[in-house]
Amino acid sequence: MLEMRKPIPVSDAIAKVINHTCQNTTEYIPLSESYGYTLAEPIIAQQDVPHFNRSAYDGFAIRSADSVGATGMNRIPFRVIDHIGAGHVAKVALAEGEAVRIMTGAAMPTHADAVVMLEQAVVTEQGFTIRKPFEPHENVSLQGEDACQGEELIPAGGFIHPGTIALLATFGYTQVRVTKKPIVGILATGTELLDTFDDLVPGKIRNSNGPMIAAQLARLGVESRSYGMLADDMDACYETVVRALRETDCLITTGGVSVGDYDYLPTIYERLGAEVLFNKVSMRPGSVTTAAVANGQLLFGLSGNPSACFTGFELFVRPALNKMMGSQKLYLPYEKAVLTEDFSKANPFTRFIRAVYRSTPQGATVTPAGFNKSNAVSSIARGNALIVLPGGSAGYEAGDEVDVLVLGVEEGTAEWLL
Ligand SMILES: Nc1nc2c(c(=O)[nH]1)N[C@H]1C(S)=C(S)[C@@H](COP(=O)(O)OP(=O)(O)OC[C@H]3O[C@@H](n4cnc5c(N)ncnc54)[C@H](O)[C@@H]3O)O[C@H]1N2
Ligand code: MOO
Ligand SMILES: [Mg+2]
Repeated sequence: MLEMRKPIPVSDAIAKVINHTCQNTTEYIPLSESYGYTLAEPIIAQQDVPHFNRSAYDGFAIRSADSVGATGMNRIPFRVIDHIGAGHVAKVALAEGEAVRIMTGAAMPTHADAVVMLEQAVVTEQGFTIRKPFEPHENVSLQGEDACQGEELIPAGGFIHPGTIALLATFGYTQVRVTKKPIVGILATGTELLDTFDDLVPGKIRNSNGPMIAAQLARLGVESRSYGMLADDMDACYETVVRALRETDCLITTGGVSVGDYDYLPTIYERLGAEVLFNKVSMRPGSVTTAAVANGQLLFGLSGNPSACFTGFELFVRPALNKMMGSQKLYLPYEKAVLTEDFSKANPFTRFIRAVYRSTPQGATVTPAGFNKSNAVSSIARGNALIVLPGGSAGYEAGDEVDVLVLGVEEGTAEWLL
């Protein structure tokens, strides 16, 4: 008898996945490999930054007291007694009326407390003259002005981006403690599936979900291992799933999760003794998206339909993997945007529409990306966002403000330059 599935709201389904996801353990990795990980411990300033007073400009280091009273009519002369660039330390201390020619980044000589920029000095035989007094610390970058030793600068859980790497390098971290990343297995099921390089034959299609999921994982900075494609064969699929679970932290399958005669994933979960967290979600596409846990490992049974597969990944797999990786930010960026065309379909379930999101100086707009059924592949390619229309709504009109989840919007505009 056909099993009747009970749909649960999207929010409940996400909560179930998150509650069954644990943060990975931590490890030390080389700084040069740490981009894209999350910090497993806070960054504490190991020293003051900068750790010595230094010149902020190319010029002359002086004692500010010696510049008191300087005017255009009463230029004060200085004698240059040394010349240093960044990386060098002056060998002599300044006495009254003395200066050191100094370059940006060089340590301030003893007793010097201000810098005359080259443009502010008139060079003479013995040195230079100035026409204005200088304040103590003028044109000097002070020890600890950027960060003080012992200060917590970035909390644990922060995403390591290029700026974080600069800070870690500043403090001499050759190794960084990060939360381990998961290795995720991908298995595409379906007797109809051909490889990318195969010629089309009647009734068969090329596997697009497998490569798409690999790229969705790559976008999250997660390593994937492909278990290829399998025909809808119960035993072969079961064996590959068992092997994949041994070799990876989490397994994503596509296809075979609905109620069809060759949809074997439900039986595979049973044979594994897995706890099925849900197998029906009140959403379109992706209503048959399934999540299960076997021996503490998550299995995501994404739909075979490409748009449903894509959406299931972004809604359920993404936050789980982000949590495993120790991130504080699990979800997609959420924005409001103005719909540019009518979307008249009623929405009994929460509807996710592949769409083109544009951020303009006048505000954000969003446009459905064309043919938008569960089995669509072209709109996934055109889209850079998902419009979220709540269940129970009758349809939307151009000009309405809608919720948008933004995906990988990298393109920019030069409009701000004009
Ligand atoms: N009687 C019912 N039929 C269906 C239901 C239902 O509730 N009752 N649900 C429909 C919905 S909604 C969806 S979504 C699909 C889900 O199907 P499965 O997840 O079981 O996936 P398959 O049956 O294997 O394939 C569905 C569709 O997707 C194509 N496909 C599969 N794998 C790939 C791949 N790797 N790359 C590209 N395309 C793929 C496949 O050829 C099918 O056309 O079930 C509905 N049916
Ligand atoms: O699960 Mo299906 O994608 O709702 O169309
Ligand atoms: Mg099916």
